[in-house]
Amino acid sequence: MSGKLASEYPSWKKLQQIFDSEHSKLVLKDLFAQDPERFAKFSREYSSSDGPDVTFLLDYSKNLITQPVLDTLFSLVREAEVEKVRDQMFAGEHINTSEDRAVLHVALRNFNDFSIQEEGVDEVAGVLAHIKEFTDAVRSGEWKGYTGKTINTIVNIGIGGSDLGPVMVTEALKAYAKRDLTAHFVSNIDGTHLAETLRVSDPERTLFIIASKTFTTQETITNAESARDWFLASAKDKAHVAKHFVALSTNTKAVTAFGISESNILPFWDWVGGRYSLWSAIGLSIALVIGYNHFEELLKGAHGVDKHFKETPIEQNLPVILAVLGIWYNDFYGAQTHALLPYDQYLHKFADYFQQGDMESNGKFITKGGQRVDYQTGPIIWGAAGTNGQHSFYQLVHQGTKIIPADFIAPATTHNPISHSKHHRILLSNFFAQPEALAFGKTEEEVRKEVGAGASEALVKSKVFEGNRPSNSIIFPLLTPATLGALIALYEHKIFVQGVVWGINSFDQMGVELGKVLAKNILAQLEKPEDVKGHDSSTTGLIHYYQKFRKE
Ligand SMILES: O=P(O)(O)OC[C@H]1O[C@@H](O)[C@H](O)[C@@H](O)[C@@H]1O
Repeated sequence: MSGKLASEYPSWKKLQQIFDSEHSKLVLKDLFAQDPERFAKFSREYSSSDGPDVTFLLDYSKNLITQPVLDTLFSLVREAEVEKVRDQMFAGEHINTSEDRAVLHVALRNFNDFSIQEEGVDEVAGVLAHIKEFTDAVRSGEWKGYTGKTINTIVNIGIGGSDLGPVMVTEALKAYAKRDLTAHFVSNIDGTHLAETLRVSDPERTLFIIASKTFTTQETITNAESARDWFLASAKDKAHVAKHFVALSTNTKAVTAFGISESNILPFWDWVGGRYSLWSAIGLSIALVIGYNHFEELLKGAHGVDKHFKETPIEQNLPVILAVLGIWYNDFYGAQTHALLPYDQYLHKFADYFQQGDMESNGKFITKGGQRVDYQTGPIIWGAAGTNGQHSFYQLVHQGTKIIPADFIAPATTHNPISHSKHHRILLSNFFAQPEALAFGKTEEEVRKEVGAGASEALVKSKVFEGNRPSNSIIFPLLTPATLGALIALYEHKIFVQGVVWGINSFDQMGVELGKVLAKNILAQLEKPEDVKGHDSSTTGLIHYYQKFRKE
């Protein structure tokens, strides 16, 4: 049952036994040598069943698994009733128990396929139509600023889920972007972020998109107020705000109080989690940059994976496969992190995006039933675009003392085939080589042959790659909007499956609250040393030190 401790499931205990007795025998070199069919057995191609064409290959053969390990992991998924909870999610049941909310990002990209009963679901199509109408008007130049000029700059002001998705996707789909429309994303409360953006923006031609589910987030509201002040310093008349400010929010009341008219609000619903919201009105900046039709393709690509996730048996279900492999390393091998390594410059924000997606979802020590877990939950997600990482942190991935499961992700072809795709071939050669090097390494014997007889023992040892480091590889024909949608949905559902197995609520984020409350209290004490009260000596000392330099 969901909410139970994962360690209580019989399969968890069995996995521990298998790990204890077998893991020293799980050597990739041997596993591949023993079974010429290993790649065929442990790789799967996904093809969308309808909607835009999406295909990708997931190769998970370079993992420290055998069929019995995988079968036991699948049994764990069954014991945790992942399929039941999945169906509850798709049915609109309130699986976000702490907040008593449905979890329905799948409803935002549904296109009438699944029948979902929840308030607001029937409004999704209307909001999409509004996004289309608005983006068409801005992109065509029909929407004019207060002096009659067209919009050439959009500034999305939002943070967390109201920022990272739009940032990641607009970067990833730059090949589809309208090049004469510049998009900026301001998230940080640090005034530098807004100031540097405004410095290159023209108030007559800039559209501000205030993106905040709650419309109470301190960073976003403060940035929005300062942006409005900057705008009014030129426009003077408050009536002009209507041409330059739109809001994406579930909190209509707070938006109108801010001074944005109701007609400029694109709403969404409490069943859209912030980190799952790029598919909602929060995606407006994406639609503005790549055009509504491409935005819809992104949604449809995700919907295809939703169908796959909902309808495919566990053993062939790609999000489930990724999830159980992660559990194997996280909970039995003691891996602390998981690296996302896209070999595509356009995907350079992919890991940043899933830092929130995964870590805010599954970074929890209390089960839905209120028990403290006695195992590890969500991993630390990190990564960077290849090949840059190879010249910085890969040293540790190859020869460090930690096990770092990694996903290598790449498009077979590029939007930028410069020099007859020479760059892309070099990029892909690295995409193929790195997982190979990680898995198979280089033995002492091989090193000795290479360095010759005179080399010191220390030098020989330092050149050995132990190998046996696991990875997945995902390859697809081209990074299209639909393919990106599918990839994001793949990881969203992976996170879902892991959360259900671990018995936690992947859809609240109580852990971000304490710091906010303390900061509010401290903000009121920053002026004078005598105001600083109620803290430990370290915090007091730091604030006092700051106060020596404080300026208005
Ligand atoms: O969209 P909002 O309400 O401004 O919230 C932004 C972010 O605020 C953070 O506090 C939450 O941890 C995130 O989940 C959320 O995405």
